[in-house]
Amino acid sequence: MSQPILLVAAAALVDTDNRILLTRRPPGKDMAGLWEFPGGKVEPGETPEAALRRELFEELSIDVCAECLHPITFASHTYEKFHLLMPLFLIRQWDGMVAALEGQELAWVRATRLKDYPMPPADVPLIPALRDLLS
Ligand SMILES: Nc1nc2c([nH]c(=O)n2[C@@H]2O[C@H](COP(=O)(O)OP(=O)(O)OP(=O)(O)O)[C@@H](O)[C@H]2O)c(=O)[nH]1
Repeated sequence: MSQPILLVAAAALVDTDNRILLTRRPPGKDMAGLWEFPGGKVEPGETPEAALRRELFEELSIDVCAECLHPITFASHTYEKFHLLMPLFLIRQWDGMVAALEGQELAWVRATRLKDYPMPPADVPLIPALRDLLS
């Protein structure tokens, strides 16, 4: 059986101390309690870049310039109901202060500590790439 492809754009936001921002999936959602990269679904007619900039503004109150998104890797993972295709963009520059506008828990995590934060299965293969890039 083949599932529909779900396109989600995600960010590795990295601060000046080389820490990556993770957000925690809230109670009541699928995979509640797991830590993930901020981002969300790409809407019809949207590019992944535009979707990510929109989501980061809606979820975290930050403005990211178009040139500040650097694609680094992607997740491709079959879940029960869909196949997730998720480009991951490295972002080191943004305007505004990161704020949890949706009440989500946030954590700034060094690449070497990502393994201590339970993540969705799609995200686990992305960790070595981030470790290579950032540690
Ligand atoms: N943003 C984000 N989503 C991820 C990651 N890993 C991963 O498997 N996903 C999955 O990608 C899908 C898209 O998530 P989303 O944030 O737009 O949507 P959601 O499930 O919160 O539901 P919503 O429709 O209520 O916003 C979810 O099924 C989510 O579990 C990740 O690192 N970041």
